[in-house]
Amino acid sequence: MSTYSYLADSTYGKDNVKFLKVKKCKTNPKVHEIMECNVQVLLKGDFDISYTKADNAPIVPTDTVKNTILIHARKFDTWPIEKFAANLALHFTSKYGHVSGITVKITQDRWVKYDVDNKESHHSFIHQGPEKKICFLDYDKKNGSNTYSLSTSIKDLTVLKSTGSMFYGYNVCDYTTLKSTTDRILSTDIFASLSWNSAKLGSLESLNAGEKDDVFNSHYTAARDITLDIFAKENSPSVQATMYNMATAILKKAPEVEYVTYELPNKHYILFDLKWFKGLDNNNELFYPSPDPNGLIKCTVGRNTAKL
Ligand SMILES: O=c1[nH]c(=O)c2[nH]c(=O)[nH]c2[nH]1
Repeated sequence: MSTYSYLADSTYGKDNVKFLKVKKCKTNPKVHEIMECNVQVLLKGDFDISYTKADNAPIVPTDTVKNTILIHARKFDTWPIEKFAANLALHFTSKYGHVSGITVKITQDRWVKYDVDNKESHHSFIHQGPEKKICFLDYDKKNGSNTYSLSTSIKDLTVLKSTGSMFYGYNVCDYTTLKSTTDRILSTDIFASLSWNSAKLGSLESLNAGEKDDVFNSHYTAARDITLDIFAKENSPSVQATMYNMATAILKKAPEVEYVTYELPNKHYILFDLKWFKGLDNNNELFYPSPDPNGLIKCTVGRNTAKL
């Protein structure tokens, strides 16, 4: 016992619990879907004595947490990952009385079927690089299962446009060297996050029952499509203005989404100046990839409920 310190906060669980799940079509078991995931489950609750008194009695071992994730991945439908997060949250908070809350983070790889002989393959997939789908659920039992914090994110979707991006009219001072431009390269690793409104979605039990599967699937696809569409079509005045337009379009499309957050690095490509070589011009054609230092631009956009 220490009179000098107290436990201000704690949580524990298992991280990097990985699985690949194969879903076989009921009518043709050779037709598959796959899901590769990395799961983190951290428990909150009455565990203080394990830290302060070396009493392990309340500890549900992290090994048990791992076993549970895998058993539930085998027993229950894991598509979409938001439903599986709800399933795990309800299990841990109901099975163990002293577990007062939980955070569940599920990171899903992007495996996409490809065409063979002009037809979509039944069971062969291409891994789509570093892009991930991530869902994060934070639930405290005392708030009731209608109240939780849930987000779904797109991470590391790397894009580049070779024209259709500008940057001018910014603050100029004695520290400024940047040249304004009406035609530059724009490239970023997209992080876009949808914060769901739990009051509109419904209880964790209804999520676990699959009642919102279509909402999760369709809004995720819409957010990804809108992001890529606006990135391609807009003559971007700045990263700031473009990300705000993307977020606004997603909020219009997805009533259950309360906030849209973007975090976009501005990965610079700098035009080589080759005039030193016999006056050789460079018509926006040869660039130096300069990934660092990079700009980093973040915003969260909310829904304006005021009557227009
Ligand atoms: O879209 C941009 N936003 C900025 O804030 C910025 N700053 C900068 O140097 N280049 C850019 N581009």
